[in-house]
Amino acid sequence: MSESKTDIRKGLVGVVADVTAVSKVMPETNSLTYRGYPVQDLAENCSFEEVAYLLWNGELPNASELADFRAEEAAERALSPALHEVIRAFPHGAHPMDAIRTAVSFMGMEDPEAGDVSEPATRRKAMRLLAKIPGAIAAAHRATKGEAPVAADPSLSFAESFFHLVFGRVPQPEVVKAFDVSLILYAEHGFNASTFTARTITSTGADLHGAVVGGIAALKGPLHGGANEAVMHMLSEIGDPARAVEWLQSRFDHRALVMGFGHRVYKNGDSRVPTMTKYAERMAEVVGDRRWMEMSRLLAAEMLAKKNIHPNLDFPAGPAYHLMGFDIPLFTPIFVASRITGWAAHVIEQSADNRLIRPLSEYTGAAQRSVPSMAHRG
Ligand SMILES: CC(=O)SCCNC(=O)CCNC(=O)[C@H](O)C(C)(C)COP(=O)(O)OP(=O)(O)OC[C@H]1O[C@@H](n2cnc3c(N)ncnc32)[C@H](O)[C@@H]1OP(=O)(O)O
Ligand SMILES: O=C([O-])CC(=O)C(=O)O
Repeated sequence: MSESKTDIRKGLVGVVADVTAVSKVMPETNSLTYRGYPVQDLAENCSFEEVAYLLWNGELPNASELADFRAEEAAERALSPALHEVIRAFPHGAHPMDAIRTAVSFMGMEDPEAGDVSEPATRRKAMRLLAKIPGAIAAAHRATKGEAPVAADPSLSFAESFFHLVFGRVPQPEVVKAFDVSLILYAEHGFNASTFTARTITSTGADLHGAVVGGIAALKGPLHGGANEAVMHMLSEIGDPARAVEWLQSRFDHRALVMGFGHRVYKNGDSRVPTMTKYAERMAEVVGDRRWMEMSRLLAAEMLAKKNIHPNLDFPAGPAYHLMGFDIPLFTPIFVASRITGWAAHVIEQSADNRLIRPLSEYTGAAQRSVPSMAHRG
C-alpha cells in the first residue's frame, strides 16, 4: 500500500459537508439548539410531540396545531396484520435494532404512498413512521418473551404510549417525564453518522423509508447509538461503585474504549449530559437505587482526571433507561423512536436542495496489471 499524497480527512473530521437549518451544535459553548431553541429549555418546558413538530416545521406549534399533530400521530399507531405476522417470524433472539430496521423496511413496502418521494408524501410517511415505530419495537421485544403485542391506546401521549406498548401499563408521571426528556435530547444532532447516512441515501433520490433503514443500521454501532446499551453492560459488569476506579484503570491498561465517553464534536462536554443526568438522578430516587448513578459519578470524575474525556448523552441515558425498567436491548431502539424526527427533518431538507453526495477516494491498491489466465494464477 502506498502512502496518501492528498490531504485526506479520515472520518471526515472537521469537514463541513453542507448547510442545515435544523439544529446547531456548538462545541465552543457546549450547547445545542433545535431551530434556534436551546435543547435544555425544550427538554424542561416542552413535550416530545412539540419538539417533533418544531423539527419538522421550523416553529413550535400553537395549541390547536399541537392538538392536530397529536391526533394525527395517535391515529397512525396501529400496525398492519401483515407487519405483526412478519414480526412474529423474526428469528428468536434477534437484536431489537435489527428487528426495527427490518420492520421499517417492511413498512416502506406497505406504505400507501410507496414510490412517492414528493415533500408532502414524505411528511405523511414521516408521521406514520413516528407513530408506528414504538409499536413495532414493543411487539418485536414482547414476541421474544412469548408475549402478545399490546394494542395502541390513542388517548396516551407519545411517551406514555411507549411504556404502554412495551409493558402494558403507564408508570408514574416522574418516570414518563424523564423518558420524554430523553426523547427530546436524542431527537436531533446535526450531521452525526446516522443522519449523514440518511442524507446520503436521500441524495440519490431514494425514499424516506430507505433513508431511515440506513439511519437505523448506522445508529446500531457501538461508536454511535449502540453506546447507550454498552454503557449499561459496562455498569453491570462493574457491579459495585467500590470497583469503578479499579475497573477503569484496567481499561486504561488495555488501551480500551470506555463506552459513553468522548465525542467527535464536543471535546469539553456534551450539551445534553447535564439535563439527562438530572433526570437519571431523579429516576434513581424514584426507584430507590443509587448504585448506578454513584458508579457513573465515579467513572466520570476519573475519566476527566486521568484522560480529560467527558461523558456523552449515552452515558446518563443508559442507567436512566435501566432505572425506568427497560431491558438493555431496547435502549438503542428508543433512540430510533426519537431520532426518526431528526432524520426526517434532514431528509426533507436534503431533498429540498439536493445534490448527489459522492466524495472522492485516493486509490492506494495494486498498480495496473493484466488479467492472467487461470493457469497462471498462484
Ligand atoms: C449519541 C452518540 O452517538 S455519542 C457517541 C457514543 N459513542 C461512544 O460513547 C463510544 C466511545 N467513544 C468513542 O469511541 C469516541 O469518543 C467517538 C467515536 C465517539 C469519537 O471518536 P473520535 O472523534 O474519533 O475520537 P478522538 O479523535 O477525539 O479521540 C481522541 C483520543 O481520545 C481517545 N478516546 C476517545 N474516546 C474515548 C473513550 N470513550 N474511551 C477511551 N479513550 C477514548 C481516543 O482513543 C484518542 O486517543 P489517542 O489520541 O491516544 O488515539
Ligand atoms: O453527533 C454525533 O456525532 C453523535 C451524537 O451525539 C448524536 O447523534 O446524538
